[in-house]
Formats: sequence, structure tokens, C-alpha cells
Amino acid sequence: MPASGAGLLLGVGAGAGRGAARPGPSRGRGPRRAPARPGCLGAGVRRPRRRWCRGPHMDTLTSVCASDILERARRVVLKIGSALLVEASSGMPRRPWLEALVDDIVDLRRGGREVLIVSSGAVAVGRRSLPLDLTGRPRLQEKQAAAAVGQVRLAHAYQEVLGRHGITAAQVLLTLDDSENRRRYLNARNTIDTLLRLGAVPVINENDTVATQEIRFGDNDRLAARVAQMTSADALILFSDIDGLYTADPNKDPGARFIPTVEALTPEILAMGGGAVTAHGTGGMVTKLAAAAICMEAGCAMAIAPGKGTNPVKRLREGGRCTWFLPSHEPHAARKSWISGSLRAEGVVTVDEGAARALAQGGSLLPAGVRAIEGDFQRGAAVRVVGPDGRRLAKGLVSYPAEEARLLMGHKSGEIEALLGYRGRDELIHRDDMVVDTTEERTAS
Ligand SMILES: Nc1ncnc2c1ncn2[C@@H]1O[C@H](COP(=O)(O)OP(=O)(O)O)[C@@H](O)[C@H]1O
Ligand SMILES: N[C@@H](CCC(=O)OP(=O)(O)O)C(=O)O
Repeated sequence: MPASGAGLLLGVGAGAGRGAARPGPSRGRGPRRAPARPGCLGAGVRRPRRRWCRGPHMDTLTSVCASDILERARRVVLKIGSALLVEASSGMPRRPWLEALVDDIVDLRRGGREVLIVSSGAVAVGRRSLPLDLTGRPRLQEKQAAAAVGQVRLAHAYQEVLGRHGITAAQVLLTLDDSENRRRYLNARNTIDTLLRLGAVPVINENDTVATQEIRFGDNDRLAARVAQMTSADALILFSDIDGLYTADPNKDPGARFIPTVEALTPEILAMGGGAVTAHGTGGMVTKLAAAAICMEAGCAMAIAPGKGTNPVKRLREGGRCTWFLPSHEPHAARKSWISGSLRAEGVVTVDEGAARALAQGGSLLPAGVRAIEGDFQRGAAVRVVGPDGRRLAKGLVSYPAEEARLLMGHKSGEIEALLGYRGRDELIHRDDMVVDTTEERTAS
């Protein structure tokens, strides 16, 4: 899987003659960033490079930046922890809180944003429904059993509260493997993209019942970051029992100072979380900082924000305090650099002149424009795209394995089902999964 990259990128077009070009906006998502605003900084905080944090409001950094980031985001992931969602005494989801959260989600969507929820709570809800000792720490198998029971109830709660607004809830359960194995990663991403395109709200949790100790995320902070990375989200909000990152745990150190913005995970910042971020750390700030590392690398802004009290998103949009972790680049750039830099091309796809022109204009590569295919690759592999004269045009992730791609070569997308026996994607390489080589790159290679 894309260990580090995420985001969307340039598109490429289809073959001439029998193939239609597919220019236009990527997967229905609009322009992702608005122009710069002048900066806003808190005392002692380095000036962010980001254009979204520039303003004259020197003492109101978090409010200005929060509203900027959220207002400009097209795709937002909200992570809800068990403690916020589940009433400890009853083991039931806090209904009024959830309803208010959904009001916030409706507002976000009204502004044209896509919203995904990463929700914990399956174990907390399910524990009470099984004859388990609630005083001790449950063993892994007991937690998995509890999750199996609780997840049904959790999904039902989301279905009801979203359904009141006519919104369809969609349950997606993921394991670490889904984010690290490229095929599974692409499948999960395509499913989530499709759900969003169709107007549903994906409600995502770890697939606790099959995840084992060794492979489980173990913490939904990191799962949420992986989801943000996988879906090229612009912003991830981790709702917590605390309003952000402090120089030390404020519950232990009354002198701890609030940090409004983090631009780089320096050793000093990591130390604030109580030590180095490891893959196996759990809870507290450690997993939140691990999530921040994933997001910042993926070009996604991340916030630790207070979730207690009603309408947490609304409060944030109205200037409520939180800590923002700012990425150094946008999701487009992160994904583009992952495809062009980190992935080895496992095959070569030769396209005709019409397809080459369409690629340059921005659009997806349809099978119709393909003349030849070299290599033995799997679905999701990176391949080099070359023109009829062998010149490099692009690099992208293929939607079909080599043997199927060869069957589709030169055919219209409408023939895919008849040729393969199933209806796959229209594009051999979707424009979002492709980096078009610039003239300089072509000359250099
Ligand atoms: N540097 C820090 N800044 C803020 N909180 C910290 C810090 N170090 C440790 N913490 C602790 O982390 C807690 C939040 O983590 P946790 O309870 O796991 O989150 P969640 O709200 O997602 O359940 C805070 O209540 C606080 O006690
Ligand atoms: N997947 C588990 C939750 C894991 C988790 O990270 O929980 P939390 O720390 O409450 O966000 C569940 O649904 O119970």
C-alpha cells in the first residue's frame, strides 16, 4: 500500500477513435484550495507556511485557521472515540450528542463537503450485552466478541440518526492490511469513493472481530489517519476529551501550555505526547501524534479538538480552540509524489496518438486508446504509459491485471462486461491515479 502517500493527482485522457477522452474535474470533486489569506499566529508559534493560516488575527490563530481549513476542505474525516460516543453507565450510544453531531454533518455537507466518520464504540457498546466481567480488562477474544455485538448496535444508531436527515449510513470495517496491501487498499478506496459519490456517509471502524493482536490498528486515531490518507481527505478531526495538544499532559502538569499549531513533528513535539511515536503505542497523545505523522505526510490537515458537549464541529467552525497539525503539501501533491517517486513501474502501456493527446489535456486512460501492453502486473500496480513513438507520457495505477488489460485493449469501455464477465471500471487508469510527465521529465528520461 501507499505507505505514505495520499491525495489526488493529475488525470489523463483516453484513446482517439474508439476511445473517448475523459477530461474535467476529478471524480466530481471541485477545486480543493482557495487562494491565500494573510497569516495568523499565536505567541511563540512559528509562522505557518500555509496560505490558509495567514491573517491579521495574531491572537486568534486557532479560530481563524480552524474555520479556514474546514471551510476550504472538500472531504473531511471525523473521528469519534468510545468515551465521547458511549455512555459509560448504560453502555449505550449517547443519542442527543450523536444527533447534534449529525446536525453538524448536515451543515458540512450542505456546504458541498463530503464527510466520513471513523467511529469507535463497538467494544464499549457490546461489552454490556454479553456476560462479561466489566470490572477487569477484557481479553482480546472477549473484546472481539464484544465488538461483534456492539458493531451491529453502533451501525444501527448511525443509521437512525443519519436516516432522520435522509442520509444513508454505510458501514465499512477495515483492517491494517486493507491500508497496506495495494489491492485491498484500492478496493477499499474505490468503495468509499463510490459511497461518497452516491451521497452516503461511510461509518468506518476497525474490523475488530477478525483483526488479531499483531495486525490490528489497535487505535482508531491511526485508523482515521489511514482513512484520511487513503481517501485523500483534506482534513481529519480527532474529537477528544481534551481540546488539543499541550506541552505536557495538563491533567498531570498544571503548568502545561496549549499548542495551537504544529507544522513539524520535531523531537520536542513528540516528547509532549509522552515519548516517541511507535507503531504499538496506545491511547493518550501518542496515537494522536502517530495519526498526525500519517496525515501530515499525506497532505491532510489534522486537528485534535474537544468533542465533549454538543455540536463539536459547529463549535470548531465558530472558532473553538483546537490544535491543528498542518501538512507541508496538499493531498494532490502527496499522492502524485508517491506514484511518481515511490512506485516502481511493473509494466508498459503503449497508447495511440489520440489517447496521448487526451492524456495531456487531463482525463482518464480508457482501454480503447491502448495499443500494446508489456509486463505481468496485478490490478493496482504502477505502469509506465508511453506514446506510439515510445516517449514517456505518464505513470499510473492500473484498474485491471495485465491479462485482463490485454483483453480490453482497443475496446470500448461499454464492452468490458462482455469481455471480462463482470462490469469493472471504465478506465484502464483513472486520471486520479495517474501522474502525467512534464516535457522536462520526458526530455530527461
Ligand atoms: N501533551 C499532552 N497534551 C494533551 N493531552 C495529553 C498530553 N499528554 C497526554 N495527554 C492525555 O491524553 C488524553 C487524551 O487522550 P485519550 O484519552 O486517549 O483520547 P480520546 O479522547 O481520544 O479518548 C488527555 O485527556 C490527556 O490526559
Ligand atoms: N475499534 C474499537 C475501538 C478502538 C479505539 O481506538 O477506541 P477509542 O480509543 O475509543 O477511539 C471499538 O470500536 O470498540
